[in-house]
Amino acid sequence: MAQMYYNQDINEKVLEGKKIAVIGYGSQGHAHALNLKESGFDVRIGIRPGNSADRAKNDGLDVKSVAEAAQEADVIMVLLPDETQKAVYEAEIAPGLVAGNALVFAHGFNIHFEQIVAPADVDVFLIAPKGPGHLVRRTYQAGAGVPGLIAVYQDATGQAKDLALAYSKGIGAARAGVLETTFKEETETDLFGEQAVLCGGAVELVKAGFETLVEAGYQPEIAYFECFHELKLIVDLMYEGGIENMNYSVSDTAEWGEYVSGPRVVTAESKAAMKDVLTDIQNGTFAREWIQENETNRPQYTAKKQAVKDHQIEQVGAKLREMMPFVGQKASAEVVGK
Ligand SMILES: NC(=O)C1=CN([C@@H]2O[C@H](COP(=O)(O)OP(=O)(O)OC[C@H]3O[C@@H](n4cnc5c(N)ncnc54)[C@H](OP(=O)(O)O)[C@@H]3O)[C@@H](O)[C@H]2O)C=CC1
Ligand SMILES: CC[C@](O)(C(C)=O)C(=O)O
Ligand SMILES: [Mg+2]
Ligand SMILES: [Mg+2]
Repeated sequence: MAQMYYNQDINEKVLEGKKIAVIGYGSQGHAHALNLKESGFDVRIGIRPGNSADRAKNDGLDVKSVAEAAQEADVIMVLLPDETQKAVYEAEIAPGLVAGNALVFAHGFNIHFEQIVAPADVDVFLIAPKGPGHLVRRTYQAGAGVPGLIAVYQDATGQAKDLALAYSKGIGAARAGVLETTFKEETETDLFGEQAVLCGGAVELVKAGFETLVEAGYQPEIAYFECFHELKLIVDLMYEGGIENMNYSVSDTAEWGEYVSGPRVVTAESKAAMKDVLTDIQNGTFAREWIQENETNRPQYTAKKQAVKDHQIEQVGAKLREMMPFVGQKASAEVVGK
């Protein structure tokens, strides 16, 4: 088994007294900044004027321009969207870097795909929470945490790994478990997971199930409860105790259906498609196309986002959720602009 690091294995003193700049105050930024501050670290936010800056001020944080925060900090955590990091780094972060600083990421995209090349005399490492930022915050507040990965790309000071571990403890990741990886492994597995399983795979599975029932004449509300709402409840059981735990709670009829029909839906062809997705990530095709999509003002991204918004499952779901206020908090209400 891989070596896991937990709170008791980590000495956070190496990060004490260091000035940390969290650049960006979105999904990950707000969680890192608030968790680090509540863990006793010295945090400032680097952000452009706007909604995020206003939220950070309202949350009681020390808010500065990106250039100012990056310049005064020892540890600079870049929590901007991946597609804007290169431009902001070159214009506002790089000019303030000095030998011995740490340039830090939550995802390896820009370093691994060589969009950002840091000076040799700074540490470059990552702390990648394996969960959405809003859950990094909520679980920390609940006394728990979201697991994380650390990786060191450049160790100019000889302290990079210890700093990464201390930071991971500060955001609560080491309450759940932290393991060491490389920028290559983090970048490729993270992109694969979100595309094939967590976001791409799950959304397409849910939409296809919903559409199949509705096209067969069943009520959309029933299709929503069956293929969308209940998915969380089923996945919660898997999360809590594995597939066996979920199967213990569902009927034997459901479990038998899982064995005979699951492989009819997610087939050898689906797995071959997953391998194609992984190849495109590994050989840089996905990164190249995403960078190009941004350079041309996101035409496909915008059209596809609208298509999801217009899908019947979103309309039906919104109405049903209005009647279930207990369902939970909305990440988009916690951090506007996502
Ligand atoms: N979302 C997640 O849960 C996860 C994200 N990551 C990684 O974390 C990083 C951040 O992603 P995420 O939290 O999703 O990002 P978000 O889109 O949620 O937030 C981005 C933040 O950057 C600010 N910003 C955008 N452009 C600029 C700019 N030009 N100058 C200054 N500030 C700017 C935004 O402010 P404004 O309001 O002004 O637009 C916002 O505060 C990425 O590397 C991502 O891959 C890793 C693990 C999980
Ligand atoms: C699953 C999507 C993710 O990789 C994450 C929350 O971990 C992301 O990039 O947001
Ligand atoms: Mg991820
Ligand atoms: Mg990701």
